[in-house]
Amino acid sequence: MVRRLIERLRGLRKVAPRLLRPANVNADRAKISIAQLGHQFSNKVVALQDVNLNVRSGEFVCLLGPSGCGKSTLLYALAGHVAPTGGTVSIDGKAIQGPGPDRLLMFQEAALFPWLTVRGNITFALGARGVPRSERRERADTFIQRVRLEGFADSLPHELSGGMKMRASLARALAVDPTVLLMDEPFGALDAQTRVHMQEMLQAIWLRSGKTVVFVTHDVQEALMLGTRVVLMAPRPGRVVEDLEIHLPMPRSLEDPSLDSMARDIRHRLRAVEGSPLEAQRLEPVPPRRTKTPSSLPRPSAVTGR
Ligand SMILES: Nc1ncnc2c1ncn2[C@@H]1O[C@H](COP(=O)(O)OP(=O)(O)OP(=O)(O)O)[C@@H](O)[C@H]1O
Repeated sequence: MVRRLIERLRGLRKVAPRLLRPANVNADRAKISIAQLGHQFSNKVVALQDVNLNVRSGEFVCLLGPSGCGKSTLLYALAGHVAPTGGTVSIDGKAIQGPGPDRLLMFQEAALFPWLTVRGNITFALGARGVPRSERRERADTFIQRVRLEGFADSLPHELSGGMKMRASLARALAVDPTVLLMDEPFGALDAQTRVHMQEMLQAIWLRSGKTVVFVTHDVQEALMLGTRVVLMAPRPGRVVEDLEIHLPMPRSLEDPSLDSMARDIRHRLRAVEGSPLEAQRLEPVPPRRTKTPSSLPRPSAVTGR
């Protein structure tokens, strides 16, 4: 019995490297192409240094790393909210000049207008995107159904739980149909159980939609549950240290022992890069925390992408 268990554990350790393989995406084939990207804030903090990353259309890329490694800065550069001090970010071969309707940024907070119903929040965003009035309601209801909020279309945000608000926010994001969805720890403020439900829902929706997603997280399990790729970052200066493809079929389950084995492997890789066990400990699943949406970002951009 014990021997069988040891053999099984040994087997898992061998599985992990095969499930995680270095990504190699040619810039010519990329939907998103990030080349030699650098960003230094006015206080001289180098948030990003020489970041190179190519993302294919339809990939789900998770940016994973300890606090301060530049995950959010990279995401905001993609959104066009941060103008990098060096390098380029291109989408479909065109350099990003600022926010655009092809990209939509979602935060930890649902950012719904409190005086509008769930449907109202979605139709408002559709109006801001120029969708004809006659089409808005039907399109809103389609996405309300997709996030399983039927029966709550006429509810105001304060009548919804945290998970339901996030589902409404996701429905709004999908309804406006950006080609790239940028998500900054969207489930970070939710309790553990709701978070797992949201991960499962997002995965099911993503599998169906074919959207390109860049998703920031601190949580190794979350990255492995959702990503087709996981990009490991390290701080001081913020940089990419490994870019790995996750070869595990979807839909995935947190119960899958391969996922645990891969999570150990990822933590080991991060420890090796950082040289400090503390940094890897910080990558354990984090308890729910309050939103950290930068106050400098204009809130309507989360709604309209403009
Ligand atoms: N507006 C700013 N002005 C100055 N420094 C900043 C600013 N925003 C971020 N930084 C610094 O840049 C570095 C990268 O920050 P960033 O928020 O991108 O990291 P992160 O990996 O997303 O961290 P966390 O996981 O804690 O959100 C950090 O050292 C941070 O203190």
